[in-house]
Amino acid sequence: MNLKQMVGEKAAEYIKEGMVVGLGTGSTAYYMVEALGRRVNEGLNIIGVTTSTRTKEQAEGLGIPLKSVDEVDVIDITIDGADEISRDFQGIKGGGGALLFEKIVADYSKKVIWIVDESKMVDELGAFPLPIEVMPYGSLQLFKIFEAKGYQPEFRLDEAGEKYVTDGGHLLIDLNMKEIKEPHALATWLDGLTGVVEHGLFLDRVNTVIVGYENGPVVKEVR
Ligand SMILES: O=C[C@H](O)[C@H](O)[C@H](O)COP(=O)(O)O
Repeated sequence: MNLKQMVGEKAAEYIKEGMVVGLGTGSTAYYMVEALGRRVNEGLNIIGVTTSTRTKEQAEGLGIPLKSVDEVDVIDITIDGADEISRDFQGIKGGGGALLFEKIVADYSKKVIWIVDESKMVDELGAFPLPIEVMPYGSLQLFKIFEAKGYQPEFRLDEAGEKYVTDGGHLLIDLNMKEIKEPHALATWLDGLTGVVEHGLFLDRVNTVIVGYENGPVVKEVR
């Protein structure tokens, strides 16, 4: 079994009868959704809240009942992947382009679980390019601001070589920062830039991290 499948299936065990469940996006969350689909077909009653068109299509295909984030009172648990997790359990997400909906769903969740293989655990954030979701209008001005800061920005492109458009209708600029020494200060600065819709720094947001190692999953309770 590959490590992503291992943690995806482990995380699905946290889902209990009657829960509203946030369903993350990406190649690791994929396995959690598959495992959940099997349990639903065996009779488990849950409601899923998806974080992307991709996950919505997968969940619908598996027969998982879905509602939008605005149709539920609260989400009991959200299970999602991550691109990098630092020693102090801060994260970068959005490698798959779903950061905005993922952050919205996480913010209305009582408990957030991240599932990763061991390669995602790092000393400090920043080797993975930090995704910034921006309004198309004014995006070149933001690009120039990032360039002037030395953050080596790149517009995310799709398979056709066109600028990648998110589920929310925005563009993505990836910042190649190499290292992020002060993630909270960076997040505050990004939050204040007009035209930035969201960024991939997920700080102080995760409750439990499940890391896949060759000899088994390790559960880390964070907060
Ligand atoms: O936008 C995508 C999400 O933030 C994913 O959770 C993240 O990119 C990790 O994806 P994967 O499990 O495919 O590495």
